[in-house]
Amino acid sequence: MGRKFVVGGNWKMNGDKNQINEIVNNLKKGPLDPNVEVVIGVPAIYLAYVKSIVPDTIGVAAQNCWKVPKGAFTGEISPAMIKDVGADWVILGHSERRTIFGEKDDLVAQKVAHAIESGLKVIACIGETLDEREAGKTEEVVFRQTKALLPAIGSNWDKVVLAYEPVWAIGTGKSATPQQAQDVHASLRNWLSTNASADVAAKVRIQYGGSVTGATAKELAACPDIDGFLVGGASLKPEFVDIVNATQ
Ligand SMILES: O=C(CO)COP(=O)(O)O
Repeated sequence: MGRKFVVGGNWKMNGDKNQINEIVNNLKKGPLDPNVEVVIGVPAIYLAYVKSIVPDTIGVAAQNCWKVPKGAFTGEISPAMIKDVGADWVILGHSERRTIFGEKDDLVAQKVAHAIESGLKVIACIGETLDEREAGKTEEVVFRQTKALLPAIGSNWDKVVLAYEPVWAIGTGKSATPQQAQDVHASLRNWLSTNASADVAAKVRIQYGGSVTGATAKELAACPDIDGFLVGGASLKPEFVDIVNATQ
């Protein structure tokens, strides 16, 4: 269907300059499949440093941002600042932001709207908790989270990648099975065809995230509606190259 595979590395609050040098050297060594878009999500304080050492073929993302360009918001960074240091992407709505920092759907939507308006591309994260899955509410939750984003994204779907990250699979070593992930991706795409447009549904890339490793990536990547990964722990390790190359 012509959706370019896109693999993001979400370093979360990990890494120092030494480790970053190692990770970037490993990415440079690759070799990385040139047909895959690669984006690394780095701690804000290292955005400029990473930009200065990483090849331009690799995108750089912030892991969060605020919803206005500037002002009295101690500790926050704006999309304008992210762009100013040369990064093009931001990860928004990650489950750790939602659960630990209490970000609700409407705040995530406001951030997405402002990031897009400021010229950033967005990886927007959605996903259910274990309780929600066990209560049979996976689709309800994923659709609700996505619905909140619709007015924020408007006609800018080409600037957005969705990341389906079931919370129970994040950092647990317990990845969704390819079938579980494929099922949610397919029903989300179907929901988008009704609630956004058939064109959006056909074109939007949906990443899977949650305990993806070099060992599990190939089977997940073979699913028709999985268009890439958002990788946490393994993005700090050499096996990230294998995950990028999972469709080869
Ligand atoms: O949260 C994630 C990526 O955003 C996934 O983390 P892990 O790959 O460590 O499970």
